[in-house]
Amino acid sequence: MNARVELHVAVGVIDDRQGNILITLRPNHTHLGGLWEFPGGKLEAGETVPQALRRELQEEIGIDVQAATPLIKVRHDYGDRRVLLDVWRVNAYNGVETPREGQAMRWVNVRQLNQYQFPAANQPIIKAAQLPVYYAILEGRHIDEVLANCRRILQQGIRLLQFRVKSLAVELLPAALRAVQDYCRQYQAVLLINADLPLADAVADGWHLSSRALQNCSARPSGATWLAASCHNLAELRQAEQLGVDFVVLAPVQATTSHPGQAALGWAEFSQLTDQVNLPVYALGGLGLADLDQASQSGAQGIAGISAFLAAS
Ligand SMILES: Nc1nc2c([nH]c(=O)n2[C@@H]2O[C@H](COP(=O)(O)OP(=O)(O)OP(=O)(O)O)[C@@H](O)[C@H]2O)c(=O)[nH]1
Ligand SMILES: [Mg+2]
Repeated sequence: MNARVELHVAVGVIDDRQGNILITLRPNHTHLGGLWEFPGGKLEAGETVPQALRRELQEEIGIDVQAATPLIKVRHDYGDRRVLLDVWRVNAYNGVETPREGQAMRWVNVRQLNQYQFPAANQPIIKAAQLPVYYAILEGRHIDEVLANCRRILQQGIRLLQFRVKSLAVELLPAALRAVQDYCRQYQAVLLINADLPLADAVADGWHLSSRALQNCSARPSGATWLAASCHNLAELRQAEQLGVDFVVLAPVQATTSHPGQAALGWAEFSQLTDQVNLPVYALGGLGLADLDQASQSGAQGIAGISAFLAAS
């Protein structure tokens, strides 16, 4: 096989809406045999990705895909072949999943996917499968405002937050963090702490690096379950990828009042940048919940925002 030709592969992350994902075992005689995978296969000539996905999932597990949305694209060079994994989340299907090629098949809780051995290219796919579509950045000028914002975010069903609160007085930070962590625990939400805040000793679900912190970071900090970073251009995206960051936000997609000096990327540029890294990327800057479809079609994991999730409910 010509190693220079990139194989375009349609891959399905099928979930049962209760937090479980369908995985199958690659037969021993195949490329990467003996490893677990998400069902899918190579595009045939003239096929679109949704067409290939539908055909492959019919052939391999006997289901008829009714609705799917783009999740992430991953490029990987295995040495003997290069692949472009075009991964879609399957939101609805007909039929009963049946391993049609004699392969082992399992429903696995999304948080336990890390316990299975997947091909090297699959790490970003697993992250993308575990991450939600919204990432809320928590701000507030005083504790009451921070907590009110936090409640509003959680009550809307958002389960991934960043404790950023740069406008709060430094001495109030530990108390604000404790209160926010209590709320997040009640709602089983994941809370990352912005690493610029003087809270280095805090116990956190993860850390979020500002673009400056990202530049100054030479190795992934140990012990962080989730590590995220803020990016504005390709160099920063590449740095995040190299550092082993789990996901990033890329901004500003639209012009914002909070960062008036920064030129907006627009969706075309956002998409073109996102396409060049194997990372889940949240779109940030001047966006609202209703932009999710556009974001998803532009290669995003979803939408991040400060005020996006604070609209009156
Ligand atoms: N389906 C699938 N393929 C993956 C994943 N991860 C990964 O690296 N690949 C690679 O993508 C390539 C194509 O996938 P495939 O072998 O399923 O293709 P296919 O169903 O058309 O198989 P066939 O050649 O037997 O007809 C393989 O080199 C495979 O190793 C994954 O999670 N799912
Ligand atoms: Mg296959």
